Amino acid sequence: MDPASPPVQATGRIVNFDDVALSYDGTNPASWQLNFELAAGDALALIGPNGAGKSTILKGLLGLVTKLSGTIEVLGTVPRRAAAGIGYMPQHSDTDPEFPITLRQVVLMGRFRRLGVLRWPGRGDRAAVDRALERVGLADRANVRFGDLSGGQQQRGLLARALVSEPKLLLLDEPFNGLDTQNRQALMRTLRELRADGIGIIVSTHDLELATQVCSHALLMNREQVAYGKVAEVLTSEWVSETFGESDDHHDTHCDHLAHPHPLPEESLR
Ligand SMILES: Nc1ncnc2c1ncn2[C@@H]1O[C@H](COP(=O)(O)OP(=O)(O)OP(=O)(O)O)[C@@H](O)[C@H]1O
Repeated sequence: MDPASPPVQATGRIVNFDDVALSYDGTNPASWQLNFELAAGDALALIGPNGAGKSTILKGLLGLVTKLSGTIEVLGTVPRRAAAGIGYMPQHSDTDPEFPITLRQVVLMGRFRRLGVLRWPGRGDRAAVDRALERVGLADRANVRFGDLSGGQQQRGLLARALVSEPKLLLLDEPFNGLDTQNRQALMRTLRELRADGIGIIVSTHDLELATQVCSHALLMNREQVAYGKVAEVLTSEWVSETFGESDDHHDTHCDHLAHPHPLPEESLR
């Protein structure tokens, strides 16, 4: 068993990509030869240089780009039908920092798909917001204006928004962007707890620490898939070099976490 796997019985495959190519314009592939799967409670890191196609895979899971070939299955169906079971945290906040909206209201937006446009949020929705804020450690900031929160708190708020619909699959696009050490640690802790609850996670990242500390699997890519498998098997300096094709300096930086992957003891996931 991999060192970061959670103490839950995986309940089966929730994502499957079979020889998939994805496109923005319906003709030219943005990324291709994608073959991977994800089980409940597992976490997959998508790793590659800028423009490698990591965000494109997340958009493929959300049904926002064209599938040129292959098969995508998400939560037992096609991407667009699975949207209600997916929580998505985008790379950049889509909330105007000047807009007078509280953290609580931002998180509540994550319930709109369930609520529809006409229903007023009820007690159940408010309780779900409280649980999501509790989970990311921001319960005491609920009524603060979103724009007045620190960058790290805003990121955690967006994670709460992704979680408030109680998804089975969580998609995170570069969640470490701009985070200090304390917020990074808090985010990694939360993601491990989510895995332990059986939520599947797919995270786009440049950060090998996030991959080795949180994820069970990794997919290395540079437009086309380079390698996919368990973290310990795939995050080798050879595969990372092949993916990034970079200078020795960069290689050393990337491989810091490969030389000392610090796998987490099983009990720390409980
Ligand atoms: N909206 C778009 N329309 C057309 N092409 C796009 C669009 N977004 C991305 N692309 C192209 O698709 C390819 C993959 O981009 P993608 O954003 O998925 O990479 P990424 O690995 O997420 O990069 P980064 O780490 O910089 O976020 C790139 O060639 C990019 O230019």
